[in-house]
Amino acid sequence: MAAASARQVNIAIIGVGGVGKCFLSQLEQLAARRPNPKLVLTYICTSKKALYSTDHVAIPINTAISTLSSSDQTPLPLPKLVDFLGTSGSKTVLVDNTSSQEVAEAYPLFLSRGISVVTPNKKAFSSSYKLWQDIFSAAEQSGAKVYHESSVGAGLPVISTLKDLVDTGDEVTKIEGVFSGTMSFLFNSFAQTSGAGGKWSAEVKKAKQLGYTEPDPRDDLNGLDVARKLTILARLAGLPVESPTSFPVQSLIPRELESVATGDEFLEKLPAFDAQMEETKAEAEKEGKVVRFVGSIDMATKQVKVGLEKFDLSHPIAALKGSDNIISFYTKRYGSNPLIVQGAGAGGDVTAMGVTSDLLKVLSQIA
Ligand SMILES: NC(=O)C1=CN([C@@H]2O[C@H](COP(=O)(O)OP(=O)(O)OC[C@H]3O[C@@H](n4cnc5c(N)ncnc54)[C@H](OP(=O)(O)O)[C@@H]3O)[C@@H](O)[C@H]2O)C=CC1
Ligand SMILES: N[C@@H](CC=O)C(=O)O
Ligand code: NA
Repeated sequence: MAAASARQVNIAIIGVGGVGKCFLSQLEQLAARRPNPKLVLTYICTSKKALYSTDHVAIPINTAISTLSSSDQTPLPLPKLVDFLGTSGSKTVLVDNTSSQEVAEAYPLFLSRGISVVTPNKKAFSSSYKLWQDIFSAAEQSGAKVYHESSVGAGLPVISTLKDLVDTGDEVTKIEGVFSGTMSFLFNSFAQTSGAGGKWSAEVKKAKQLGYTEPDPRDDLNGLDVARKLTILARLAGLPVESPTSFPVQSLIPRELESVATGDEFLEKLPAFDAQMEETKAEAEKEGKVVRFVGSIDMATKQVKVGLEKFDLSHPIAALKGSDNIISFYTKRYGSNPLIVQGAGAGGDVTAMGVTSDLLKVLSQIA
């Protein structure tokens, strides 16, 4: 076992895709900028490869990706990883940059062993309400920290804002807006306020190439990604929503493609259904409006919903650009003029920024 060090914090990273790569580069800058506490990368893995040593020797951050790609080590099963990290003798933070349900379900185990968690993964906080309770009670019991700012609105201060409103005693009455970077990008480019726009299926492919979509873009198009975000926000606001499928969610997956086997096959077949989305766009145009994919939580009626709505061209939601999210918090204190958070809601760098700032929050409390 390595010697305990009060000013050393070990970092373990699961997932080195679009977000994970950007996080690693931000971690490298952070470690260089702030020598205290010393940040030591002791474990990193994708779904197939891993890099670690039994005596927790530091993995150089700047070469971690190339070393990992030529490593012949395989990822530790999660309970073994908990043991490995829990016996290092140093405080440890797990950074989960996957969208894995299995990793998410292991958070209570990591937390109960004193390992803090920071993550953009929505699964843990938007699956069963029991998992949510298990996560926060494990953290409370062990004193380990858990932060997930990038699980809603990427790096935008959405979760921290909502927590501040609630913790200072304000009463949230309604939360509404555009919660998906992918959906925002798709509608902003496919149904522009000028009437112009590319083909729906081509825009979906672009959103994937830009790193906005979930690993499988169907998880965005079926509305579930937005439903997960609303589940998280509703729970934080005090509404114990059971799951992201316990309220109405509109899917944009053509019925004929509901059962295709893979995301790639789905993208291949999607162009044949472009006419369906053109029809939706034309219907809104007839009323002098544009169509956008939005969500809302009404605290009084306990209603949560996700789907398409039409907006006047002058509405702020119609005027969004790129992958921007816009989230309006209506509260007792703010009255009829909501507190609004707006900006890029997807993309590797902006998402990793939320993860890195969560890491800083954890470090300020544990190191
Ligand atoms: N992209 C964005 O703009 C945003 C993303 N997020 C969230 O960030 C997370 C990461 O997204 P993104 O980087 O785009 O996804 P990617 O698909 O680009 O990367 C996922 C990474 O996780 C690894 N991985 C998946 N499952 C496991 C597993 N069980 N064990 C170990 N490693 C695993 C993958 O490895 P392999 O390559 O071997 O499969 C890959 O390295 C997701 O939860 C997403 O919802 C949140 C906000 C915005
Ligand atoms: N796929 C998601 C990524 C961020 O949560 C989105 O498009 O918003
Ligand atoms: Na956020």
